[in-house]
Amino acid sequence: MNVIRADNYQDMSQKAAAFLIQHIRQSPRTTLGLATGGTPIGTYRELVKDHREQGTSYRGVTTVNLDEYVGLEEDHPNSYRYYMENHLFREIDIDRHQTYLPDGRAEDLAAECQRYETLIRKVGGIDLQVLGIGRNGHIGFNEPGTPLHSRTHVVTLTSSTRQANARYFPSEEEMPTQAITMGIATILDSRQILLLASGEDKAPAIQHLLEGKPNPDFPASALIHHPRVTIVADNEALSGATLVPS
Ligand SMILES: O=P(O)(O)OC[C@H]1O[C@](O)(CO)[C@@H](O)[C@@H]1O
Repeated sequence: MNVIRADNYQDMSQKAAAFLIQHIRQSPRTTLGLATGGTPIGTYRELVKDHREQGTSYRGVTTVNLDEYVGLEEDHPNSYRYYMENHLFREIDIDRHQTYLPDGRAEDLAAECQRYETLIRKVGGIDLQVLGIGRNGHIGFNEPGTPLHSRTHVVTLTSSTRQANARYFPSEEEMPTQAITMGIATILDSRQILLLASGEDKAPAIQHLLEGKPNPDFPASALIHHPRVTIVADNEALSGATLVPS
């Protein structure tokens, strides 16, 4: 795993955006796997700034998101479709028909999971997957105990994840109890992975990840099986880790 150290959240966002921009410029027809949550917001802001100022184009780019809540309409302010529109898609020149998220309103959720897996294959697989990391080591919504071979599936959110994400909802009761997420095997199929982490509360998770020991109770440890992972983390997120470049 390659680790890029950043001074703080702003620096992490700039370094992560620079990594993505270089990739997009080299491969304008790339398929990006995208993440939501608080961590990548600054990175998306930097991509928008670069698009406006330097003209990096997304016309040939396809995106597939990691996850979506079950039961929220696309235009619900807490849906991940809304998040992506708000933080990125409406600010860049991407073709909306090339932006995909799981459909959390599908009547047959199992069929929707299958469809999403097929779709990822149809678009040629994911070239570069952006990931955040939960405090309990979740990636996407793959909670501790998720099998390594899991593909896109429906999850019941753990109380710790619900608590962590309740801040985005008017109340915890309004937060969905389920989500559709790419599985760990789906994520590992990506050709390249860029994991972002910022803040002290992520330090134990990053420390655990960099220890490099497989552990089903810590889903992010699956990344040690992947040959091309880059972590962009700030000093606080790296504060528990030893043997990382300064
Ligand atoms: O970036 P945050 O808000 O700390 O979230 C970390 C992770 O948790 C999730 O939001 C899911 O709970 C992921 O999408 C994200 O990668």
